[in-house]
Amino acid sequence: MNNLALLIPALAALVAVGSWVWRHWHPASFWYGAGYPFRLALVYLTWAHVAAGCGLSRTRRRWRWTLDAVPVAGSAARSVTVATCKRRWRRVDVERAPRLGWLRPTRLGWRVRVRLHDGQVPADYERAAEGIAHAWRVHSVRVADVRPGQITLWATMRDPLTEVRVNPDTGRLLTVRPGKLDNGSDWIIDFRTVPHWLNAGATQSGKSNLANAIIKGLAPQPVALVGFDLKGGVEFTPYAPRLSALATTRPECLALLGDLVGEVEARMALCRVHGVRNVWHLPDHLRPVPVVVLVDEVAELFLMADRAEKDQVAKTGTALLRLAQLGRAFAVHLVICGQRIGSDLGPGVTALRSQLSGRICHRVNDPETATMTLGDLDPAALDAARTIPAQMPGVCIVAGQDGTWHRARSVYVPEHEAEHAAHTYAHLTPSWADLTSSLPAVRPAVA
Ligand SMILES: Nc1ncnc2c1ncn2[C@@H]1O[C@H](COP(=O)(O)OP(=O)(O)OP(=O)(O)O)[C@@H](O)[C@H]1O
Repeated sequence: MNNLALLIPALAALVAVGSWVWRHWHPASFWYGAGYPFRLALVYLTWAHVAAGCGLSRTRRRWRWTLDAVPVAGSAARSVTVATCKRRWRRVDVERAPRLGWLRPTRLGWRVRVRLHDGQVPADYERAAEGIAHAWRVHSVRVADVRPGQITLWATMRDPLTEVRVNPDTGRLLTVRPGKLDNGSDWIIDFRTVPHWLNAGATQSGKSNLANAIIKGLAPQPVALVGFDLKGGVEFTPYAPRLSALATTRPECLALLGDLVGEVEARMALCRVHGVRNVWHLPDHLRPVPVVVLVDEVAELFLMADRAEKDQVAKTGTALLRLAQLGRAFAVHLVICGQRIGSDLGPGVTALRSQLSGRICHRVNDPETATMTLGDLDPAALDAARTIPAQMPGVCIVAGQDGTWHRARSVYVPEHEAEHAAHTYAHLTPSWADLTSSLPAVRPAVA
């Protein structure tokens, strides 16, 4: 007996130490070998309670073998009505949880299909997601992969955005990896799929860091980078060696926008001559270099000190809008950064915003900016944008043109790293003069 009393705690201690060592030595195998089976059992065993607690169960009439009621004795008996039914087989109301599919492990948690009850919609599960996350003791639960009558719940045990380590360079043309998504996979920006991006957020929310990551990712690629920086050039001047053109004053901006629109029109003419719809269908030797245009603090482009600037601002807006409308097919892409891009900036801004199909919303100061940036996306995305904490700069909500959204975080790319990349790949910078004179000139009347 004494030996047994010693043996059990000793064995428990051994298992605890062994698990701790295993977990620290090889977390992945610990998760698949021990953590996941434990969670699997827990989720299935508690699902009925969790679903009922989160309001996802439905009452159904079912045949059940009911037990006799327990007689109540003493003073309580006076106030309690005791049902004196006999044990028998009869129809009673029972709570039915939605049916769970197979719990599939992921690197950071699991995903599981749920069959919706009649009358339920995915939004019911989005509302319940926080409650389910608390019940499952995980960092977050997201509704993903909606199909008729089914959804997938994606549970993440810890926030993968606490520490982000990726290399922005993907080695694929016009594709960068600026950070991580909340499901643990890489966040990929592919300009050929989503040609133009809006990068919005309050001051110190991480917009410039994301621009640095994009520059670092694009610098080794055969693309031309162009900068617009009306904050006196302080943001983009350090990357000048890798920029084919940089405009830092309003007249420079107008001239450069004129060149860009001219370049797009020249590419358009080239495609017309060769009977193709976009530059990607041209033969390799004729295909022009893709251009990625980065605009820092877009509001500066639209601000006017006096009436004399009104005309310039209108021309700037028109040129940007034309680039956004036509650029996609002709490999001219926009990344527009700013604290907000609303109709208050001037006419044409709303039209410009609607052309920017990729949306990135960092921490914002007011709910309107989140709505403005993300549009009429899922309300859960807007809530997620509003709750980005200030102590996690770089965290953002990313929405592509297919309506899906993710919480993401850019990898930390300090200025000196982006600057180093700009110097290292300076030899890949096409000169602006060569770039714009390589095609037949069709200059527009923008400037
Ligand atoms: N992904 C990130 N990981 C860690 N720190 C970050 C990240 N992104 C930004 N930061 C930190 O947050 C600070 C603000 O970032 P950043 O300058 O990019 O913000 P911003 O939105 O461009 O601000 P502003 O509008 O004032 O220029 C930086 O000093 C940087 O150190």
